[in-house]
Amino acid sequence: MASSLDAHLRSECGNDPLKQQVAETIRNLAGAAVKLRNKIIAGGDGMGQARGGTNAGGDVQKELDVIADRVFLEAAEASPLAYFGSEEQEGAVALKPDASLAMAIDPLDGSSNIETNVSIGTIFSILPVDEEHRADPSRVFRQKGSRQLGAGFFIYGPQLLLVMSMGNGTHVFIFSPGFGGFVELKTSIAIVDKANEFAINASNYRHWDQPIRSYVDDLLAGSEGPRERDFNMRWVGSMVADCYRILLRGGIFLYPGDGRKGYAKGRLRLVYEANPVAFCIENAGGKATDGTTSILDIEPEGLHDRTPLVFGSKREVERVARYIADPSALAERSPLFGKRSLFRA
Ligand SMILES: O=P(O)(O)OC[C@H]1O[C@](O)(COP(=O)(O)O)[C@@H](O)[C@@H]1O
Ligand SMILES: [Mg+2]
Ligand SMILES: [Mg+2]
Repeated sequence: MASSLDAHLRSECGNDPLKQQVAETIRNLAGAAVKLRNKIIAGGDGMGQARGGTNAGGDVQKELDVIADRVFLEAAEASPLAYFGSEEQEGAVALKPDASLAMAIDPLDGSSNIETNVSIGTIFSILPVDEEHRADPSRVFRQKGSRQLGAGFFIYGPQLLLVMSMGNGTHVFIFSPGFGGFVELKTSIAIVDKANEFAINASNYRHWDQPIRSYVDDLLAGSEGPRERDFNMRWVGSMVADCYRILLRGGIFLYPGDGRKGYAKGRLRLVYEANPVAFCIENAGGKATDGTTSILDIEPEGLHDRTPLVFGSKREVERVARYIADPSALAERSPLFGKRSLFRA
């Protein structure tokens, strides 16, 4: 019998009291995810419908965004958390004043997919709360992603999965209705280094900067281009699902900044989307950047900051950085390809 989430969390914590609090929070989140999954399965026509409002990032709020926010806020209230920062709420919510942890959350990732019955998810990031944060709570969610104590995401798909890391490998758990909880599916995932698939919303091609266009052009040229091999493309529209696929079989995900109004830093949010995904990816041996800088090294200015995001197989993510950092090499690129080793597969 595979080991349970509970047993895994106990083994990760040892006698470390802070880790035990992180584990308790993850346990509560897992309970909330099962609750939300049951609501999703029960359905009802209204879940994908707009509620007539927008969230702090300006996205139209769907019914299920708000239900998910409520379900996870309840779980947060039962956890050792001092603050709760959500995509669906303007400011951080103060919880237990003396608690040592804070959590940032995207309660429902992939909102545009709700009514189409495509996988959606919940993404969470658990951070420490120090004395400096109690003195100035506005700084709680301005901590770098490298300070995360635990992070992960749930996928509500054909299976209910939890992908999570407490800094010691990235592990996957599946909800087993028979067992009545989550059991281990994969332990210490290692992302393969060679990418064969890429994920990007190519409808934005005309809005991208030249380095991103050139990178994607070279992927599309396949065996007839400088990479001298073919690549497959996937874009689910729910980052959690794209991320899980990359954890399993490698590849690269890009949501770069682009020329559309409000998209200079892309669409994804640093604190509750990019940071937790980067934490899981890097703990699985992959890499996550904003194109050049490690996501986990970026100091957020606020809870809802956006960031360009590139993550996946390490070598491929590093290759994107070379396209961005060396535009002169791009200008010199031979139309016959292959003259510059920089861009070869
Ligand atoms: O519709 P686009 O521009 O392709 O964006 C899709 C991306 O936006 C997201 O849906 C953003 O998350 P939310 O649904 O939480 O706003 C990602 O899951 C996904 O990768
Ligand atoms: Mg999201
Ligand atoms: Mg969301």
